[in-house]
Amino acid sequence: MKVVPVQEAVGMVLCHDITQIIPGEFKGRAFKKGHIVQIEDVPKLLNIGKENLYVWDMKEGLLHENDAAVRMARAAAGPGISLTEPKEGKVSLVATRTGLLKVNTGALYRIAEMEQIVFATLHTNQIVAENKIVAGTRIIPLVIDEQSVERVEKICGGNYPLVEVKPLRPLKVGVVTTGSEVYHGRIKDKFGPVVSRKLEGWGSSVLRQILVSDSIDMIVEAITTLLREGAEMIVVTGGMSVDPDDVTPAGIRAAGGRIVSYGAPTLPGAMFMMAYIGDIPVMGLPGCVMYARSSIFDLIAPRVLAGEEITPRDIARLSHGGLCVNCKECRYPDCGFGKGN
Ligand SMILES: Nc1nc2c(c(=O)[nH]1)N[C@H]1C(S)=C(S)[C@@H](COP(=O)(O)OP(=O)(O)OC[C@H]3O[C@@H](n4cnc5c(N)ncnc54)[C@H](O)[C@@H]3O)O[C@H]1N2
Ligand code: MOO
Repeated sequence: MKVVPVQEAVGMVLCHDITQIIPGEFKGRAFKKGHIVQIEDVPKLLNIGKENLYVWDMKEGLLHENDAAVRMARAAAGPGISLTEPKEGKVSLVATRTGLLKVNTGALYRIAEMEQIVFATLHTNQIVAENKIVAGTRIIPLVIDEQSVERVEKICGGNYPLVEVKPLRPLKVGVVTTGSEVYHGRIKDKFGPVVSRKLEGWGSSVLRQILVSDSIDMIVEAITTLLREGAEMIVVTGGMSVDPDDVTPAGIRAAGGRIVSYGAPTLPGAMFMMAYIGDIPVMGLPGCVMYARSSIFDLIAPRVLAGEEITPRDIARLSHGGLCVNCKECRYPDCGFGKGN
């Protein structure tokens, strides 16, 4: 790469895209990398403020910004990701399906510690819609030592995939709704509609909802019935905290639940329970899930639907970022809630 005055660049090959910005009218690529400068381009280039240009004079072992970005993006992209064309040195990673975004943050941080390399992503473990841009990568200078890109490729290879979008399985979910006030018809159930609306939004459905009173035996019987009927996931609503009538955790245990965690370091969602009966995930949902627009249910259920087994470490990792600030207008998932990984 060498610098030549615009007037002398006619017939030479541009080695980067040239951006033009006309406020309120246009921002974009006026000339493409690889373009051969024409005599009629000269006044336009001068109007954009380019008196000198970088033109190709490539040495062995150096990579142009576009080629470097393509190689890094290819190395990082896993299932559910497509790549854009390089533009002004950047390649974007795009979700090819709606699903759960997974970013290998340990490997990402190693790449981020390298000089001259940029790899930026959305937070891991959130649902992203098809066609959403989930990450972007570029180098800082116009050309880079090929070895740096090889190092990125090596980190990505050893931690593949750096970025992926996992599909959500459509599960048949059994719902047990506890509470004598609901069971006896004193108040109308408000938990069922919230849970089924969220599940349907994620592509799953409610197999059946069974209302029970605050009774361990009734909870056990309802869970057993739903399992027999083919429930692939169970949620038990209410009765999760400290009142004498809060028997849901005991009910889940008595139904054979292997407890991963009772309690989650999120607010709202503190009284959440994660358990498994065999390999069927069972969640105890505290009252907040019914009224908070986003809660622990939105953090954990998508991961379960993506086929992940939830561990105590996964729950503990929610603590940093686990405090919902209760915005007037909830923007979740475009906020920090549950994203401290
Ligand atoms: N002293 C303490 N108070 C509270 C604690 C605590 O640890 N110590 N925990 C708080 C947390 S966190 C939550 S969340 C809430 C309630 O948790 P629960 O899951 O036990 O909820 P319930 O007691 O069953 O119900 C609370 C409230 O919501 C109504 N409800 C319950 N289910 C339904 C339904 N299906 N449809 C309509 N309404 C329902 C219920 O009637 C109660 O009014 O506790 C905090 N307090
Ligand atoms: O389990 Mo509760 O209110 O934290 O949300």
